[in-house]
Amino acid sequence: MKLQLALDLVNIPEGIELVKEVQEYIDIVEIGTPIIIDEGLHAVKAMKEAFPNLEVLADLKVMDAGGYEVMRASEAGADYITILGVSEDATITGAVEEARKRNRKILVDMIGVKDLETRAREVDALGVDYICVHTGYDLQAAGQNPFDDLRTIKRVVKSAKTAVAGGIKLKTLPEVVKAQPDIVIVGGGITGESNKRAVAQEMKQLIQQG
Ligand SMILES: O=C(CO)[C@H](O)[C@H](O)COP(=O)(O)O
Repeated sequence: MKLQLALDLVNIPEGIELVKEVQEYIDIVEIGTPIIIDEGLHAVKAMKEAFPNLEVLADLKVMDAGGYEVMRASEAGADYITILGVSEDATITGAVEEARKRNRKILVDMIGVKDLETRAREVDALGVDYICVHTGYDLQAAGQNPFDDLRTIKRVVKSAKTAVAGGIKLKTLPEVVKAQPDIVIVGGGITGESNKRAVAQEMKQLIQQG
């Protein structure tokens, strides 16, 4: 099980400083959608150059032109690129084909998918690397979490690995770990804490004990 740190509300220098604090305890750095909107794929390149030993995920949330977007993110150094599960099968297939050529991984974000079981089975059959359940900020604000959805995909997905995101904190991590996803994605649960290093260390321990 890998721990992915999601960076969303920082600029590139702030992101690099933050990763310096926790780098021993994380496996993947996510360049979040808000950073890519502000700074472009340059942020992916800068993070990969600063931390060549960490994997980098570009949270592009691609919805169209999957092959092209994956090509651009791969050129910037992304190891993982996110595609939306609600996009067309052709978009996901294009992304998967491009990722295969470049030895990158596709993580499909199921945010906004209404029939999770059906779409998870379909997306799994398209040969994606990861299927991720994700409660976005707007539904977190309404009190929702991704834990039931994680159990659903663990039950129906046969080939892809699984990931989970959306408001995960140190207190709720044990419930997530129990479901055994392949990647646990944590943003505010680390970046919003005053002692980020200590929280990341404890999270890593919980994951390793898993
Ligand atoms: O992709 C995102 C928002 O769309 C976030 O990166 C993801 O939800 C993780 O952050 P947090 O743990 O703060 O919810």
